[in-house]
Amino acid sequence: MNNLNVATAREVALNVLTKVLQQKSYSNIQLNFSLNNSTLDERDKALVTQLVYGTIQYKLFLEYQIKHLLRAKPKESFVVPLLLMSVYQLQFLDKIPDHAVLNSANELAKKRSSHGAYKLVNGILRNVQRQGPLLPAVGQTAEYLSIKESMPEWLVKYLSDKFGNSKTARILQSLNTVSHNSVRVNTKKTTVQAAKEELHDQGFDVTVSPLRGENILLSHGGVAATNLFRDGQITIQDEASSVVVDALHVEPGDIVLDACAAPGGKTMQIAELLDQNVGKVTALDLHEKKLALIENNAKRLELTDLITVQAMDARNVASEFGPQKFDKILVDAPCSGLGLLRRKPEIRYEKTFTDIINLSKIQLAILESVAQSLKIGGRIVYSTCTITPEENEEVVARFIAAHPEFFVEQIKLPSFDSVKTEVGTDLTVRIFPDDYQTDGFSITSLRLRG
Ligand SMILES: C[S@@+](CC[C@H](N)C(=O)[O-])C[C@H]1O[C@@H](n2cnc3c(N)ncnc32)[C@H](O)[C@@H]1O
Repeated sequence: MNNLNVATAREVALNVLTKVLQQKSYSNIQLNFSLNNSTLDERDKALVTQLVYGTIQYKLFLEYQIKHLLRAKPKESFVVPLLLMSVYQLQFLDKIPDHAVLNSANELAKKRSSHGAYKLVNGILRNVQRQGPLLPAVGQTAEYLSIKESMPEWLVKYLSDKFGNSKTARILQSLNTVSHNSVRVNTKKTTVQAAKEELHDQGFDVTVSPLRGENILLSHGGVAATNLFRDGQITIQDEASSVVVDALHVEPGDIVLDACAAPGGKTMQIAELLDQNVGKVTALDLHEKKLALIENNAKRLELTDLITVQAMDARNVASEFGPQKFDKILVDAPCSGLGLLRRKPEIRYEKTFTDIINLSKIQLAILESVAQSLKIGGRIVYSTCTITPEENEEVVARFIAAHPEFFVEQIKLPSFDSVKTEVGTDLTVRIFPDDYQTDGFSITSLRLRG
């Protein structure tokens, strides 16, 4: 990496961060757009990604390091993002020497500012360098954890209330680690052993997931360039997400509804289990523009014959499809997404407790509607990528109270005999993000009495 490239990488990162932090753009969209329109090499693109996600992830901690040093809000919009990005490098990236961070921050400030902002930037960064990392007093648990893990204080208090202080500390710390590179093996096309060997030959360190034996964890990314991926022998999918479809127990001849399907990871897993001649999965999503994601996945995996894609509000399933249409239904519901914070770091600053309550109403309405189109004896798997009881056990409890014709079924999977997932008395399986360093998920299986 030469100096010119590093400066350019930091400039791209600063542009993305300014848009995300000041204009509330989505980090993944801004980042993809900027990287696709840049001439940076792969290493510099990786640096940009790390700077953008790291700075957003630790925003509250980083702000805490500089807030007493900033007497007034800087006039120019790039100054705070530049400071946060630079403090992130000083305090989290050991491989970048402090003088390189300061020099590039000064250069960027000079290039951007006609008002001498670089003096302010330089002064603050030198202070941060001298003072070392700052944290609130340990005794004040919620504030301390909030700053240390950069999570809003309401969320720390909420989780501590539900799961206790030490579990909350482990959950939050885990959500700040890097996501697994997990692939699900399509056992119709290959075996776990063969996929492991081939991936190893292609330079990946491989381990079988302790949560799900048909997922392989890889030492690094880039698997989309392998022929295994192109041939559909493996699919990039988190292990906890793959377990959701296991709970549906799809049979080859099933007629399945995937009610909230985009981008289609679970639709593909369902379709891989179906028989070409008899089985079928209908994949719905509220947002028409997301359907192309499902269609593209289906094309790559040669599953288009098995999948029908349709834009629809899942709350209208009963009126659109009528009664007794599906053997199995997956409701992988829109949710607060707290289990996905590693992949979408800014969600933590946007979600509120009111969102959780509002989402729970939509989730229940979706369940109410799809339930009317399930065949007698059929199964609904209700899942969310969050761990809040309001969006899981409480939705299920309200649904069951209104529908005694359904019962909650114990989820029995080969992998669950040996794993430590939390199964409440209400039979919702909760996979915490710190249990296996996977995405956090909650899964409930609902059965219509025969
Ligand atoms: C958790 S994501 C689904 C992820 C997907 N099952 C997968 O594995 O790739 C939830 C999806 O529900 C969609 N959605 C939100 N509200 C909906 C509704 N009322 N009806 C149908 N889909 C909805 C969102 O657009 C989003 O794509």
